[in-house]
Amino acid sequence: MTVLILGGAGYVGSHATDEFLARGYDVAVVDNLSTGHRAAVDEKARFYEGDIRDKTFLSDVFTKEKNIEGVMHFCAYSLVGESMEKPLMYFENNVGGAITLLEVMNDFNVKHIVFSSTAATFGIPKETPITEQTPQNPINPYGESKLIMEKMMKWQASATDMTYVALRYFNVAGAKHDGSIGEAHKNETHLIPIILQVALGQREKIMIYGDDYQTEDGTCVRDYIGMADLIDAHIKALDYLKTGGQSDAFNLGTKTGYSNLQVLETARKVTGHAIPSEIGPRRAGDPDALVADSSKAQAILKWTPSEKLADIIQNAWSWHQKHPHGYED
Ligand SMILES: NC(=O)c1ccc[n+]([C@@H]2O[C@H](COP(=O)([O-])OP(=O)(O)OC[C@H]3O[C@@H](n4cnc5c(N)ncnc54)[C@H](O)[C@@H]3O)[C@@H](O)[C@H]2O)c1
Ligand SMILES: O=c1ccn([C@@H]2O[C@H](COP(=O)(O)OP(=O)(O)O[C@H]3O[C@H](CO)[C@@H](O)[C@H](O)[C@H]3O)[C@@H](O)[C@H]2O)c(=O)[nH]1
Repeated sequence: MTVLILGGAGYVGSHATDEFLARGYDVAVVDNLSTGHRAAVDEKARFYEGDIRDKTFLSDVFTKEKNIEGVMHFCAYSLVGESMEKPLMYFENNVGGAITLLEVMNDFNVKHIVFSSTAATFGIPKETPITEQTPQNPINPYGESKLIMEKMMKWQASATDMTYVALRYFNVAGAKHDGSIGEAHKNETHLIPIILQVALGQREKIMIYGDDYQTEDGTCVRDYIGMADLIDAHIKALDYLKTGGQSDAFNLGTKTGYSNLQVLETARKVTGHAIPSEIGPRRAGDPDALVADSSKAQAILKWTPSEKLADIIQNAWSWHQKHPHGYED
């Protein structure tokens, strides 16, 4: 049986492809390479270049891949700041892509989907740590697009025998332990890779966006989840659906928040570099603190995260040192 990985050339999708293959699954990947890299996809996976919004293309993939037992859906635009400037682009790709995908899954009678949702669906949370009962009120178009996707999955699951798991990742970071694949966004905006680019001498300094948030040191607090832990949750989620688990959503994090300054300090220790920094203005759309309570994933999916922030940064650092120009090397 085959796992179809949509967005498998991207940061998270390429690690999922690698790990599903390592665990003996047959894997096919679809990606339009808008933000992904062909070189990030393991050669053992069959690769289809194209856009999931293109129903003819996607139906063709489902026709060729006759034995799809589950879909892992990573395709999306996913930058909070960009979504504030280009909201329609986000709804068009994220929501539009999901509609086409659900239609094609229905046409081909494919029953299970695990998809990437996000902490950004919660907006400014009413409580911390955030549980699955915490109300979802996104404060940026990216989070809103993912909440719409969650709701579409729910209605589609209630109307058909399709089942889904929505995994709401908190901040993903790190790389495969051996540094062979990792994070290489074309215009990097994420905190940890930018900090490491400073350590590599590719940037002069890291600008920390705002120090007047309602947190201990005034900088935003995030909950960092390591790549190996994240992918393990996806494999467990697919197993859960395959063995009859009901559609559901799970928060994925470590229940530990780190401020932007604490992340910077940890990176200084891991890399041994001074990493110059400066405090700048706030970035639009950033909540003060996002920390996950993942007890539900631990209880139902039997998922327990083990990677600590220093390990996560160490893995990312190995990747960045080996591939200072990402997949261009
Ligand atoms: N990285 C994080 O911290 C984080 C946190 C929460 C949720 N997520 C979600 O996880 C998923 C993966 O994130 P990532 O960091 O790997 O992003 P990414 O941009 O590296 O990966 C997304 C992949 O999907 C592809 N893609 C996008 N739209 C497509 C389309 N219409 N058709 C075909 N391919 C398409 C891109 O080319 C890319 O390879 C996204 O859905 C994102 O919203 C990421
Ligand atoms: O140069 C930089 C880049 C980021 N930050 C700050 O670092 C924190 C983390 O930002 P970033 O790494 O860009 O991640 P988020 O904006 O928190 O979003 C990530 O994490 C979300 C879940 O919390 C996911 O939904 C998104 O897809 C993913 O990009 C925020 O306070 C940013 O303002 C800086 O201070 N300077």
